[in-house]
Amino acid sequence: MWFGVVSLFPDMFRALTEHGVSGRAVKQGKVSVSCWNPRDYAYDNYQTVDDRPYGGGPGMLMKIQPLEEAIQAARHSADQQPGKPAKVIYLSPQGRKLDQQGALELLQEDKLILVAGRYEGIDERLIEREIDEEWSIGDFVLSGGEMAAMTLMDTVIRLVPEVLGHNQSAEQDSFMDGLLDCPHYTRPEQYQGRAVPDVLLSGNHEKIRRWRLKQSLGRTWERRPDLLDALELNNEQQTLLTEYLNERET
Ligand SMILES: NC(=O)c1ccc(NCc2cccc(O)c2)nc1
Repeated sequence: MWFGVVSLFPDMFRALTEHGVSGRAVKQGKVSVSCWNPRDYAYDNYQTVDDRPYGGGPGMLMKIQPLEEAIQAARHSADQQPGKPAKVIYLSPQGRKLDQQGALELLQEDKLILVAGRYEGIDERLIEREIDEEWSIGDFVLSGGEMAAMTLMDTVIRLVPEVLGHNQSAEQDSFMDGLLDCPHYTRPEQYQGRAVPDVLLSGNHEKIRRWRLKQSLGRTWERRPDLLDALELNNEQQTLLTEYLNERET
């Protein structure tokens, strides 16, 4: 998968390209990340990349011309890559809320260009002209779109086939089945006087699968009932949730 990034702080993306699962995916060539900096397209002596807002008010906006040229340079590079035309995404609190389902949809794209805003954002006419979709990682304001862009990229990259590999497949992730994750345990068996649930030591993989599913259902019911409302539970899930809730009362 090909990612183009438009940002005043391209170095921030090293957090994604030089570390962990995403870093390995880039190193192995399964994912590519290229950056374009609007400052490289600011031709005045001060390399101005911000501009004052019409109508007054606090803060600045990103200057149109350097940003527009950086986006167009990213598009031009994307056009050299095989696959469907790039989808240009702007990260902002005004965008579509990102969730696991949205990440799966974005995974279907061959090329994504992510525009990270700074200051108070960008001119609406540039959004209308250059941006295909606005996305948000949550209802809060960050000082820039870079961390939102990296969040979106990471959640998509880990879904790219063969990035996680079979031993950590993304399907087992919580949210992949619309539920919260079950509790996890590792050595030692007794930790600070607390034991690992016996079922996990039993080696009975069917019992373990059912226990984990029951825990996910129970946790989701307790912590995020809204997620349950969006699900049609099958018979097994309904039975396990009922068991969990009955055990809870004891
Ligand atoms: N929730 C998000 O995805 C998100 C994205 C960006 C961002 N900061 C840059 C910015 C960009 C545009 C308008 C604006 O007000 C702030 N903050 C939060």
